[in-house]
Amino acid sequence: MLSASNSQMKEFDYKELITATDQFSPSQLIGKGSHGYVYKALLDHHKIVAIKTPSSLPLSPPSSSSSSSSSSSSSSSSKSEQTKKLENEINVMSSLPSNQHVLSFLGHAEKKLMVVEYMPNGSLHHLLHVSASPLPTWLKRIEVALQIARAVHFLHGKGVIHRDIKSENILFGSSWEAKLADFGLAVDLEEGDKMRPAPAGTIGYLDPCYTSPENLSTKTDVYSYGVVLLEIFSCRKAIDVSRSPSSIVDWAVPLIDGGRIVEICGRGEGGGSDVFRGMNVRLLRIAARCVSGDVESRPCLGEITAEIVACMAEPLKSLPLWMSVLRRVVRLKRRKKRLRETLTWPGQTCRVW
Ligand SMILES: Nc1ncnc2c1ncn2[C@@H]1O[C@H](COP(=O)(O)OP(=O)(O)OP(=O)(O)O)[C@@H](O)[C@H]1O
Repeated sequence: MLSASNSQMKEFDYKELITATDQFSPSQLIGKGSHGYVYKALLDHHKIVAIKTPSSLPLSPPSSSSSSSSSSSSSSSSKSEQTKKLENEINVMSSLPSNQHVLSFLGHAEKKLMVVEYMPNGSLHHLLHVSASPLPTWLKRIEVALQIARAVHFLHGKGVIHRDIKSENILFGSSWEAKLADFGLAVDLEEGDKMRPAPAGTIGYLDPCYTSPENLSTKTDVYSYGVVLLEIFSCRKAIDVSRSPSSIVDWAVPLIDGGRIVEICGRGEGGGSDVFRGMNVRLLRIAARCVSGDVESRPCLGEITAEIVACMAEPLKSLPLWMSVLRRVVRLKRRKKRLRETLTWPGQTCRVW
């Protein structure tokens, strides 16, 4: 069970955060989700942070009467879904110890505003599907897959199920390190006394076997993680209605089963390259197991993490081959140079191919 263990967490003054976002100025708005807005803010004149608010945001601190009445059963039942989601996010994040692959929680103001680290390089979804800049290298993409696998492994170790793993919730920091964000739907599985919530998540990433509250397990996240893996490999969206089949899972799994890896990874450094082929086959097989309809056969995050680490070492195995090619090229160049020196004398040039 989670305990209040985030030692870096701070309770902020509501007014201070309003000032830091320039009264929630539209110019400071950096993201909109279905449940709230995210603003860029400057704290103490030097620290850039992100502040998440429900969309039904009060521009002044909630009055003491309203905050005391919010604990009464009648008003808590009338709380908007957005406020509840943010409150849940604050509760879960404030209870988790910090982890390098999870967005850092910095604090909150009256559980109505949440302060987290600012991620300046956008989301994985933007990078794969929106951005005009070139795609990250193959190895960088695998590294992102590993970082997120580690984040989810960490959460599962703490008894937390994220329930909303998707490329939009994977954000990049200043050094392009990937972190898992958006804990609005997260559930602490070990809180036995609490009723489990109704199934929720994002279409395209939501485990089709998660049909009732009791079905929730770590394998629910494994399914969504598998969809993200397929997305990373193919650069195809989880759901793309302009294609048939529209679901990435329905499209990719038969191709993986049929060994048609190039059709998923493309011909570039992905599927076409000998160096990466063995690694891709293994990783795509893992992705296919993650999205399996047989929940029991899905791997756990520990196994996934270990497999990705092993796969990343795979290209190194073919290094001796590369080295010998390199050595031959160097030897050839030297021989050419010697030949040139033998065939030329001062003032004359000779071309040697
Ligand atoms: N810490 C951050 N730094 C920079 N941008 C962020 C940060 N947190 C969120 N964003 C941006 O704001 C968007 C919305 O944030 P978030 O996903 O947390 O909201 P949400 O309402 O919970 O979303 P959802 O629709 O998935 O429920 C993100 O997709 C991202 O682009």
